[in-house]
Amino acid sequence: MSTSVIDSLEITPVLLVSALALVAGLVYRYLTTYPANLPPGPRGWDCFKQLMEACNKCTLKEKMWSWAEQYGDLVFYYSLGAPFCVLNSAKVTRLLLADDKYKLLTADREPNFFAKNFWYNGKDFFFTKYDDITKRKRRFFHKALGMFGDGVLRFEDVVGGELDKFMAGLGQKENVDFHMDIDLARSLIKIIYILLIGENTDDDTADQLEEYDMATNDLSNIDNQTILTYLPFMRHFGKFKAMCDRASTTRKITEEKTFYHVRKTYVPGEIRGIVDIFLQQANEPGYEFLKDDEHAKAMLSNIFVAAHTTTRSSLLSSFLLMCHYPEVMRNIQEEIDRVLGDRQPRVEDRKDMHYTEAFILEMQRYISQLPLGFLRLVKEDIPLNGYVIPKGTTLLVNNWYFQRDSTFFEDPWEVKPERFLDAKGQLLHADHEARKRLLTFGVGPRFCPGEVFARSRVFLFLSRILKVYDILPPEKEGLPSCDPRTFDTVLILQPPQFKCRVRPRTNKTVS
Ligand code: HEM
Repeated sequence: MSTSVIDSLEITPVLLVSALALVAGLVYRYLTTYPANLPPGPRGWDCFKQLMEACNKCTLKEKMWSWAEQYGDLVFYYSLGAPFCVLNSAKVTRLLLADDKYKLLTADREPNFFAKNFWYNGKDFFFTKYDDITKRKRRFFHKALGMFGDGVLRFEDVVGGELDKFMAGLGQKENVDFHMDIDLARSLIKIIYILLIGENTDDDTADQLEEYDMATNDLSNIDNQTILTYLPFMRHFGKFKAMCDRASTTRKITEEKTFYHVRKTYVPGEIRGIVDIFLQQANEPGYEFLKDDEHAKAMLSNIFVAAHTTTRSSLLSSFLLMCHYPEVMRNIQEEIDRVLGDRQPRVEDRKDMHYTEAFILEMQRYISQLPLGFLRLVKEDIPLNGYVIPKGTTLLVNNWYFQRDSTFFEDPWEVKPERFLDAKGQLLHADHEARKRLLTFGVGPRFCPGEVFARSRVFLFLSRILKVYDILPPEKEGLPSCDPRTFDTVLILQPPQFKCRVRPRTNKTVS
């Protein structure tokens, strides 16, 4: 069967059944009494058609960009009868998600198609209401991360050990074109594996876990979820079937490696890693829900995906940017030489390495890894700016749009770490307007619990590698663009596969 026939098989049922569902959705909508003064946005058939076309082509974030320009800070629309509101400025996002007046009205999420079918119907801790169980999960995950993750000594020990191996691997590849992503992904996965399980693993297992992360990242992107949430039967057709089958097979392997394998050898009282903390915590009052294996399995999958795909994207994007912006690389290297001299970087060096930290902020602004991705649910009608956002509305945070607001960020499609430095070269304070406009890790009661872990890991990898090597474009083939508009649309944006070269530095400045 030709590709075009397969493609048309995917679109035809989508449009046909979607049209029926739209009619049902509209009837439902007119039978339901929503407040009259909704925020502006597209309505009716035109909205439906634009949305379905965008989701089918995976260009939802581009569509949201054009609606933001047309309608302003709040854009409200219905997707098959379900209400959505897109937040198009950091100010309105902070107000709704973090201000005392609203934050508990917008702290819920609910399982979408992906979470219902692959994360045990919301037993993870992303796609959940902000209820007592979620609060407990967040609390003990913070505690576990403190002991095994960003507890600084253990963290540096684990990351440092894997970095030694990674650097030795780079040493074998000096001055030749190679794909950085395979070795980097293995290294990052092994770090998470050690912290969770308490032992290291082999390359095959790391590759299998990476395959699960990539399958999840593909299936759970918002464009696919919009279609699958409202038209779940589509999972049996075309690309959706292939994505669901891949996620299902790889999940089985992941659960075996990260949960059943650990439980078999668990000895009460002996804590090897975060999974053992989960197993132990199940005996504490208030945590009985953890006796249901599905909670632990869903949370582990959640952590693996949240921790890996995001950091993989940050580091690969950073290396691609080094190839495109050699002057930024030289500035980071100059700082490394000046601050570190001959010693290796430590987490505490972050506070003295202002340019490197500014680069990491800028890379995250420029890539905007999780466009539209926070997903919150409105608990009660919220009156705002003369409008009402109705109860049951899903909020989408359009950081893809507002982190590139050209009225504030000059040349938003250029990488300029200086945006986050003051006149003396010091990192801008977290309260500075430029930083308040960045919402990389979310905001409010559901902000990312892995932020410190993520920032420290990116810092250590970047500074350790750039201390020794220049990262250069490949010699024998072209380098892809670093513009995130050219990246594939998955939940957490990843740069395309690319080759680069590492060359031992010759330009070290004396400390
Ligand atoms: C560059 C790296 C990362 C980025 C950009 C990122 C971004 C985010 C964002 C935007 C959210 C939603 C926040 C909100 O709704 O306000 C989130 C939630 C979450 N992240 Fe991260 N994250 C990163 C790394 C990590 C790491 C390393 C971990 C674990 C060690 C992690 C675990 C989680 C979890 C468990 C949630 C769900 C929290 C909840 O719903 O209550 N993330 N992350």
